Amino acid sequence: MESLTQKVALKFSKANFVPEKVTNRYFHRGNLVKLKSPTTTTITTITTTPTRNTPVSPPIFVSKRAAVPRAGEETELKTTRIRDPVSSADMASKDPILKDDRIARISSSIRVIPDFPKPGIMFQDITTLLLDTKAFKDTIDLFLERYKDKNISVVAGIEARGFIFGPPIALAIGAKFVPMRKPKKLPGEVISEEYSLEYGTDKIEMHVGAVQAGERALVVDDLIATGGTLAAAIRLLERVGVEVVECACLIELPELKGRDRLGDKPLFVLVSST
Ligand SMILES: O=P(O)(O)OC[C@H]1O[C@H](OP(=O)(O)OP(=O)(O)O)[C@H](O)[C@@H]1O
Ligand SMILES: Nc1ncnc2[nH]cnc12
Repeated sequence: MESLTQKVALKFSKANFVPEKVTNRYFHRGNLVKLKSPTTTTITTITTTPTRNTPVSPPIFVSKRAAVPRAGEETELKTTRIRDPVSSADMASKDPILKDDRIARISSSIRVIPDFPKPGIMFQDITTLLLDTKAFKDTIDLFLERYKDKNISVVAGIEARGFIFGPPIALAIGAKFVPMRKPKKLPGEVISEEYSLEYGTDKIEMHVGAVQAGERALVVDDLIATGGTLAAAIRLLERVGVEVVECACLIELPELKGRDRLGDKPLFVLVSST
């Protein structure tokens, strides 16, 4: 564990001025991974959702977890609107910005477990969100509000937790669901896409024939960390001629800059967790 040096930087939350710890470690499929460039930035603003070449509506919400908890403590969440609301009642019923109570509930229903699965990891546990029927429904509804009229025919869900959020979205928008799985899990013929980790590589796979060239896809996962998994999913779909419209995640860990790895592909997230 000593070789995985934990770079710690003090930073101040704009919301509460409580010093927080920032770590350059995260985990990938149960393993600790050390980032090449440690995160030492002082963050005083809330991260936004996509800004580049977004074919659909502009950024909606972000939420920020307030403080890194000590063992056994729950995390507090701060939710911030990043655009001023409009006043008309009609807009209020349509504009999700005015429904940010949903985001606050979603944020606070995600449990953060320190030191799981390894010391130093702040695990974002979405199983507690699934226990809260309103938060779970609100999560799906927010995605549906964004994707229902976007002519998407494929929802590609990434194993494992993209299999929880992807299918209800696919069913509701009338798209097929395509699982993107870890190696050697799919029984039929597959195409694979490898992606690099600091030490070694990883891979995701998709069944040959699951999608056709020219289809429009949404890629869904629970969380983006370094962005390696989503970037590989995008490449896999584009290799067979599918147009990836956007990636959608419940949670982003912005300090890991995974968004940068997606190039110009838009990313939509509900909760930003630091
Ligand atoms: O942005 P990245 O750095 O690529 O990491 C994000 C991926 O990591 C987590 O899954 P994990 O690999 O832990 O597998 P699991 O869902 O089977 O637990 C998460 O659900 C994403 O799929
Ligand atoms: N901190 C985290 N919590 C949950 N899933 C993750 N995948 C990568 N980092 C994660």
